[in-house]
Amino acid sequence: MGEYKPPFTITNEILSYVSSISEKIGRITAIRSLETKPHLRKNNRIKSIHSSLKIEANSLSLGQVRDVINGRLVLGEQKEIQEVKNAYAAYESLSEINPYSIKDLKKFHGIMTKYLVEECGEFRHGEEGVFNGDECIFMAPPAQFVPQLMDELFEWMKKSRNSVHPLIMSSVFHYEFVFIHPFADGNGRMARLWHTAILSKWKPVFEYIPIESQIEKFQDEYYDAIARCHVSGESTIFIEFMLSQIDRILEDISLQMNEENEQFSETVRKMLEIMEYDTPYTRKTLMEKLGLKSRDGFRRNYLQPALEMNLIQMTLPDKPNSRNQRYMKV
Ligand SMILES: Nc1ncnc2c1ncn2[C@@H]1O[C@H](COP(=O)(O)OP(=O)(O)OP(=O)(O)O)[C@@H](O)[C@H]1O
Repeated sequence: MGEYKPPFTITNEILSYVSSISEKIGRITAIRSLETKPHLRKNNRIKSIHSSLKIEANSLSLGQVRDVINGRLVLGEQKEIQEVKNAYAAYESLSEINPYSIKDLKKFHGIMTKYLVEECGEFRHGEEGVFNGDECIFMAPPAQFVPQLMDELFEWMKKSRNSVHPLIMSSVFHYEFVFIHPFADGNGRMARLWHTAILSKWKPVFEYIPIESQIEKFQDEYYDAIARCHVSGESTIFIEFMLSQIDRILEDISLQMNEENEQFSETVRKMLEIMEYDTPYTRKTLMEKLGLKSRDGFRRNYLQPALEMNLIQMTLPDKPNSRNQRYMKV
């Protein structure tokens, strides 16, 4: 087997993103907020899953994805519900992934596409393309070449793990992987999961940074960056695109954490302390438990900020003033 080296160029833009991202990661890790805030971690994980599936046309809303994950009954297509369960199972085991192992890649494809794909957990045996409506915009390499192409890609990763920065390696992998399109289905989801897995091995905080949501927000640009790399024959444009998006999301997360640190008032903290997870509370019960008399004060200082920060959610979000309204810790 030859020494395969995926083609890409390290540009000044890439270098400056690597430095900016490393600096932001340092700041986020120093605050340790993500570690101490399970709600933020869980919210971000739910966002990752929701976005990654939305890119593949899963129509469930963020709230429905949250409900499926919390074991609540959701009315929706069985296939879409199963996709959420599978993605959650995969993301929950993220820290166990060895991103340099093809065996693990297949195992996690098995988890990601359980009950949904015939060739679940194995490379495709048929030809695959990427379609925009009826139009085939990309034809993947013939199935007979997939095992060798994947071996070469993983060999390169293993060999370069100490010389290529993980921020660059994860993007190169992502592009090369979608180019090979090794599975009959689930390639996009697996590429994004593996990207996060490679980055998490470098800095564990990446487990809870929803890069997938950023991709979903800029999905056209994501597809465009991949297509432009096919034309240029190397992944440089895709690396630049991914790093710019990671830099942006880290900026947002830093702001979000600073805001939370400032705004996370004593009142909200007290209310969260008396609430159990997965238990619906009426406004009256919460006020009693907190020894409060004023409904307005409770709404202004406790309920509103906690809802805005997504720390609690309504059981009837479409009817905020319903008599049957309950609040649950997220
Ligand atoms: N021009 C392209 N060439 C190769 N891959 C592409 C291209 N545009 C997008 N992709 C990648 O392919 C993924 C979609 O591939 P496809 O429509 O074949 O779905 P899939 O492989 O069945 O799996 P999934 O549904 O999880 O994406 C996108 O999410 C993206 O990662």
